[in-house]
Amino acid sequence: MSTTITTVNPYTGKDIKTYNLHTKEEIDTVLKTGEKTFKTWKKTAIKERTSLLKKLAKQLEKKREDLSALMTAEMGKPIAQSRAEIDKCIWLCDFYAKNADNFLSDAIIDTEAQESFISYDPIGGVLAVMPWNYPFWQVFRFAVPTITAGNVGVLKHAANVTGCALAIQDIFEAAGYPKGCFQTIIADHKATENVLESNFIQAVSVTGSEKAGKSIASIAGKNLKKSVLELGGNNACIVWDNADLETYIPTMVKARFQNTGQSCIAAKRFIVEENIYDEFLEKFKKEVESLKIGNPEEEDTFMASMARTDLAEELKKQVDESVQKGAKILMGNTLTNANYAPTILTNITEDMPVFSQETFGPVATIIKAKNKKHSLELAANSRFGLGAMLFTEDIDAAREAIDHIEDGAFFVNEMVKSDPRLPFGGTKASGYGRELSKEGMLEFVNKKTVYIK
Ligand SMILES: O=CCCC(=O)O
Repeated sequence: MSTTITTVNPYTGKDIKTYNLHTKEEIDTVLKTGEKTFKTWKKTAIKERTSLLKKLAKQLEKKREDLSALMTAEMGKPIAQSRAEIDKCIWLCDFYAKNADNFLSDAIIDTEAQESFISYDPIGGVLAVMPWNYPFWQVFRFAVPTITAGNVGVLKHAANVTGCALAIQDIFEAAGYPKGCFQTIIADHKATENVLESNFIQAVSVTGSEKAGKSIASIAGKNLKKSVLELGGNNACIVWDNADLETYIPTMVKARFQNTGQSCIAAKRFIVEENIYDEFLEKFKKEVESLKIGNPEEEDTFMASMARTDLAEELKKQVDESVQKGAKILMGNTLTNANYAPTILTNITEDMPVFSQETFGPVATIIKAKNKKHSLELAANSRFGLGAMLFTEDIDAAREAIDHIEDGAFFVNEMVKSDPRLPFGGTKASGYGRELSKEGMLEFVNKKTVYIK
């Protein structure tokens, strides 16, 4: 088995850098350092923890260009979107710097006791297993609330963004966090499993595939450790006949194609009422054709290569199998190395892979719904439950649809997006638990009941 990882620029196909996997001794040192740091960090005043968040934001600001370029090189994200990702991390730091004190304050509960309240205590080491598609954002949204709550974090990142993983540890240290508050391990599956089983690690946060989530959650469960899972999605984008297409088609296209379609919360199934289907298709295709595709280092590139050639091949396979079952290609489905062309598919039926499975790349499936009721039924016909969006000018009817949505999020006239102020997470095969907001911050704390008679 290889003991090194070589990162590769997916756009150029050139190797970037080779890293050694951490040895068992190095990982033991990480665990010991984390354990030692936790003893003092958990007692550090919340004001000090939030002031470090401000310094963390400053570090991100200072290194914005280098970090964005690193992300673009390692996983092919268009540079403007890489910068936006760093900016979102800064927003996250600011949000918790302002609100963490309040979120973590004791919650008084009236009982017959002299005093009764909930105290939110840190639990110790929390492992994060993170994916490559938002290499900074997904790690920050785990680390910032979790560490600010008094825990310490250990990151096992996706191999293809190892440079980003190490850069994040450097940023925490440069901001002045005690060594051991945030550490990165470069590890394979077995070593990661051993970390999760160690006494020091109390819980795990996973963002990734359903397969990864199941495997890690079962190890956590066997060891009685909590897990939060943010897994795949197959979000419906419902378009009713009273939608304002002129205004919202660009939002819908962005919802599918930004980050080259590699997002769990991307709009994947466009479910359109049949009386506006042709008009929708024409406008949607025109907008997709206007996207600037090419070199991710160029300022105005909107879509570039996918993050790895094998992922692009896997996506093409899902499309080809769907075509065999009768799907029609309106545009795209061509592949050169990791470059997969933006693809629009019609004539979709529910037995096709592009309807029933997550398509993690630039493929939009356009599905005809007989009416509004049928559109909601089609949207709910998914094993996944990360989010759904509805475009309509009838807001009262949209409110009535809320109860029909079984997902973790429902956005009306907006793409599903994560926001530090709002809880983020899914239902069904999309996982459980929440990130972000107060809800996310309280996932990895001991909600201790205190009762003084
Ligand atoms: O890939 C899933 C999450 C992306 C996001 O938080 O915007």
